Amino acid sequence: MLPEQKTVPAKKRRRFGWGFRLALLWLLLVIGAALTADLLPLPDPGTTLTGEPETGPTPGHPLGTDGLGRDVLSRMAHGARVSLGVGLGAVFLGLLIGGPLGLIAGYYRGVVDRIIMTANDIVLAFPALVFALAVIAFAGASVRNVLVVLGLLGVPAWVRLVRGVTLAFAQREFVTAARTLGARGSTVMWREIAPNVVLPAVSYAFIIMAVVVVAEGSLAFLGLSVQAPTPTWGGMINEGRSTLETATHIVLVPSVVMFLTVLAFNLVGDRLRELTDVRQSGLEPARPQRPAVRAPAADAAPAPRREGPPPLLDVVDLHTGFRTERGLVRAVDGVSFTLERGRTLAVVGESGSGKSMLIRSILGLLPGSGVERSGHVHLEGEDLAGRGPEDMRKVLGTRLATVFQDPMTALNPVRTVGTQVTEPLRVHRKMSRAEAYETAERLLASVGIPEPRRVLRSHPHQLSGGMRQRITIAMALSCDPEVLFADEPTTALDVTVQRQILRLLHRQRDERDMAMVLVSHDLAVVADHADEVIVMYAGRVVERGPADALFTAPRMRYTEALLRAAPDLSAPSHSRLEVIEGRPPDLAAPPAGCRFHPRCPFARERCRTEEPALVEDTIPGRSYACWYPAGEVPDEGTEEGAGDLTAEDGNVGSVRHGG
Ligand SMILES: Nc1ncnc2c1ncn2[C@@H]1O[C@H](COP(=O)(O)OP(=O)(O)OP(=O)(O)O)[C@@H](O)[C@H]1O
Repeated sequence: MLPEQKTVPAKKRRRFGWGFRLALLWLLLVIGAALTADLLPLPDPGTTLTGEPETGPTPGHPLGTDGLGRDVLSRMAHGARVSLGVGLGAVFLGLLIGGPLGLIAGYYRGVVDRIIMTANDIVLAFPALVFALAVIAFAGASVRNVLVVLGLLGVPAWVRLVRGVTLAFAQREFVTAARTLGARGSTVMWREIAPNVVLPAVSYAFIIMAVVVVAEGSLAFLGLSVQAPTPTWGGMINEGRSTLETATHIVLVPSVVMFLTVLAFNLVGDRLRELTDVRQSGLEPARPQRPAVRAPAADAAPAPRREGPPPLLDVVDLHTGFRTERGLVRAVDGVSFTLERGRTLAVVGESGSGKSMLIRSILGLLPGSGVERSGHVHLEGEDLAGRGPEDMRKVLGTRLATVFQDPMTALNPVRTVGTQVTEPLRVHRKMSRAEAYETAERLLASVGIPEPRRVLRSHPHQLSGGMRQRITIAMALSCDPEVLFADEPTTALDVTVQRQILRLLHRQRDERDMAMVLVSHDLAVVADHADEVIVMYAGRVVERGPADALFTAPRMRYTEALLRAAPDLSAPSHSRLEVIEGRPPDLAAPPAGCRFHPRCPFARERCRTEEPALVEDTIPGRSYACWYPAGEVPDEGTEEGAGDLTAEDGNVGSVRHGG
């Protein structure tokens, strides 16, 4: 066994309780009886007077006979065929129509979703019984017609279920990962999401079976299902009504069997649903509203003009906002930076400062509706921001690749590692299956996976977190990207594995001469691996510069506070960790002036009213947005002292005062 491979915990094998097992046993019995009704040594269900009419259980007729002397057991077994056959057919028909509609609505959302769901609601509002009566009265009461009617009536429920599951999965990282590898929308929908819909759909199929069995029984009771002499459970209950007082068993037997069957379908369906429940991702789709008009940020750093060859990656004044009921949430607010080959840029900041959204915005991987994005992303001089999804696909996975935070959610749980790793190779590099598997084996070996052939045959859950992250790295590297985006690539991993993964990324960057954008909370990681750093606060860059300078002498008060709040392993044990007081601001209504001022111990009047722009420091490449930067204003400075400085000098940073 592989060193990091996991075994299935014993607990999982005990997760089906007795109720579930008994229910399953009962269903197997009923299905078995329906399938073998002709082979069982039972009297013909239609032959009248095989015994005394209306007898209770006798050795020849274990469940007695009905009013015409027909064997009740035989009629129950044959009746099961109709009930279960109609149920199964209706489930398939409903799923066949409702499944793809739900998948399309949940995946594409927006207008498509609204059209499908409105039509669905209209169909749902139509009285089901009237529809059933009309069709059966018009087309006749046959097994086929009953099946079609019940199947069509189930379509809206299927649409809702499949849409809900698709919505949840469409936000999962493995779907974003597939998109970052350049997969088409329809491919993502069918290959990544549809297999995950299967399990919830199976559990729901059991519940729908229960509903259809009851519905068919009710129609039969009303004389609207399959007609005599074909036995049906509902029909048997109907026939037994007249002899209810003299021969109760004629009604009781089909009623009890139907009750137990419906109960069993529900129990099995519910238990399966619990086991396959979709865990929601943190990213909830924004509620679509009327587009809010956003004024361009007047104080945004102007797009830098450069001479010579264009940088590898050049992000210029990027804005991304979500339209919500509270207003426009400005998750990324005028971010600019450049990055060259062989360099690592770290993006740091508290949770919610916009780091992940910055990456998604650069890659064009934002939720479909309710989003506003502007600005430019140049890759070797070519602007990607204007590209449509089809054109963007050509760059994703080939020139820009991503490694996500949680390798468990970044890999599709129902597909083998081999299919997932070989996919980009087959799609982008047009390799044959055999070639792709050979290359995948080499790739896995290059990211430190022992026994790569065996791992390619495994499913993600069979591997440890570290192994899974190595696999997502291998996938990201498969088409030799020029820029690798790593969004908190070690947060979900054990501390011992974190360093190995970071070293691996660093080595791959050097070997492949890539550029890397590393999002991290961990400032120690950043200090070890980044060449340049941008510090984000409330969607904006508040300081950027070479990692050494930024860590040794931060200028912006927020950077300083972040560094103070980072745990220092060399500090004596029981030392108190410093925290940044207060909370990050609401991005729908950030405070006026410097956005950090409500939490800044050095804030003065000017900080409350005027927003500081990013200004150049004397250290080349470094800039910061702070009226009273560290190293310039005495930290113990009084309000008056600081005020004097403000009044006189304004914010010209250390260009004037020196670093
Ligand atoms: N779909 C959305 N609708 C509305 N607001 C959103 C949406 N997605 C993200 N946001 C907001 O955008 C802001 C930035 O989120 P982002 O995930 O980029 O933060 P982050 O710095 O990466 O945080 P973390 O380190 O916790 O991942 C947050 O305030 C978040 O609430």
